[in-house]
Amino acid sequence: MAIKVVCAILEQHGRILVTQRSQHMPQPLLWEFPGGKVEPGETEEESLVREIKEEINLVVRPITRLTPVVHRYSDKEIMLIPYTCRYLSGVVQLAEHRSYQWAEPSDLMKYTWCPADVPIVEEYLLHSSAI
Ligand SMILES: Nc1nc2c([nH]c(=O)n2[C@H]2C[C@H](O)[C@@H](COP(=O)(O)OP(=O)(O)OP(=O)(O)O)O2)c(=O)[nH]1
Repeated sequence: MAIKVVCAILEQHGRILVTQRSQHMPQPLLWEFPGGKVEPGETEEESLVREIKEEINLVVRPITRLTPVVHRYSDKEIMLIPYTCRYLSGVVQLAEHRSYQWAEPSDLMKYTWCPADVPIVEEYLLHSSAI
């Protein structure tokens, strides 16, 4: 069964937070939206709030659930569940990632994404340009 992973599309002042996985993580050096696995007993929103606090030290509020993507990597299958999120408080401090950037929407397609993220970036761009 697919492992559920939630990720945050965090918007602030028209930019989106993107994080680069470290050399020592699965999918090394690829870009992703911060997040992580949903633990037993947690709602998706609870895991997302917890992961974002643990990984980048921000407090966020999940707003809209976009379309989940099921992707098979060589060793596992994940269901990546994206939420747009609003920034509430905190200053970015990376616990695990190699780097981060606040990206312009028009630059999002330039990153080397984890493969599971590509349809999510595409949907997000469609959704945001429709506003
Ligand atoms: N957080 C996050 N993970 C993603 C994204 N896209 C994507 O393919 N992934 C993958 C990478 C990991 O294999 C898995 C997320 O699990 P995780 O971030 O907790 O990874 P982990 O270091 O605990 O991995 P593991 O060795 O325990 O499997 O999902 C994304 O946008 N955000």
